[in-house]
Amino acid sequence: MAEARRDGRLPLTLVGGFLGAGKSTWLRHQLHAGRFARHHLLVNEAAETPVDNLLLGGAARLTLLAGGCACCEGQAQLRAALRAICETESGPEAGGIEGILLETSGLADPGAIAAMVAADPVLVRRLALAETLVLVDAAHGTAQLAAEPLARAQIEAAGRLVLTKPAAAPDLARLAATLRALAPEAELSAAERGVPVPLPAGAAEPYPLPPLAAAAPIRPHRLRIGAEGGWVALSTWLSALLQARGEDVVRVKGVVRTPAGRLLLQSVRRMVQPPETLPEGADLPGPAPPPRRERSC
Ligand SMILES: Nc1nc2c(ncn2[C@@H]2O[C@H](COP(=O)(O)OP(=O)(O)OP(=O)(O)O)[C@@H](O)[C@H]2O)c(=O)[nH]1
Repeated sequence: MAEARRDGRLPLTLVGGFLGAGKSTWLRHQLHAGRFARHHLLVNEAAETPVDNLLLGGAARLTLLAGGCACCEGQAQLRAALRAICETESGPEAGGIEGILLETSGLADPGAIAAMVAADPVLVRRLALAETLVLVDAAHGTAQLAAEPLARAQIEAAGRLVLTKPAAAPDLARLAATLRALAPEAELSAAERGVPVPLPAGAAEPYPLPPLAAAAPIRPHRLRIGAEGGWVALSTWLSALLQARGEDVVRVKGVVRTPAGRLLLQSVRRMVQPPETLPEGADLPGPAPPPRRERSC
């Protein structure tokens, strides 16, 4: 875990991983366990309607960077946020935090973010990269590694890899061996919703990975749900959509108001999470967004 540096620079921890890998879930567990309690959390979501901020209520200081991936089009916003935190930390309020933790969007290459910090004349003097942690969804990781250049870039940038959803892996030992082959220097472990679990013992054959071709861009879309359709209609439509086009719908994440309260809806490919009731009172996600334009990293 990140520790304050003797050279006076603030430790910066990057938490990355593909869409739906389990970054927020892992982080929620860490906060619940009292880790990163004195960190400033930066949460980046490529989508314009943020949700992760609702899940990370345990953070003492949280800044949301929504509507652009921080490794590319949202980089200026990230740079400004990091500089602002560094500015605060060099003024009269210095010492308020022990470090900064950035949860990247699932479309981000943490290597590009680390390179941005290293190349920035201000940030490089104020921040020290403490760790690049990349979460890998054990249920979908093998398919992502075969098809997505970004998934491989994320793993190659990692100093530490955590396999999430280990029970859902088709063959956890082979996926672990594949990660070790791709990132031999990275520490590798597994966790179920943030709780460490052992990796299978013994050697396994890495999956053969095909040469990468350019992947189809992944684009966020916002779905506006009117009150008239109702919760039952929405869940029926979503189930049918994922059944029919689950390979094309990489990730669904959103909040809907239902007679049972505010529900967080989530799916990763065809894996649908039972809805989670969100406490009332917390801010609803984001203001109405500006007109949307398509994007990808
Ligand atoms: N069984 C299981 N499910 C998990 C685990 N980690 C995350 N999930 C589920 O996977 C889905 C995605 O988890 P998130 O933590 O939101 O993933 P994320 O990486 O923050 O997602 P994005 O920010 O959209 O990229 C949710 O439905 C989680 O409940 C895990 O270790 N085990």
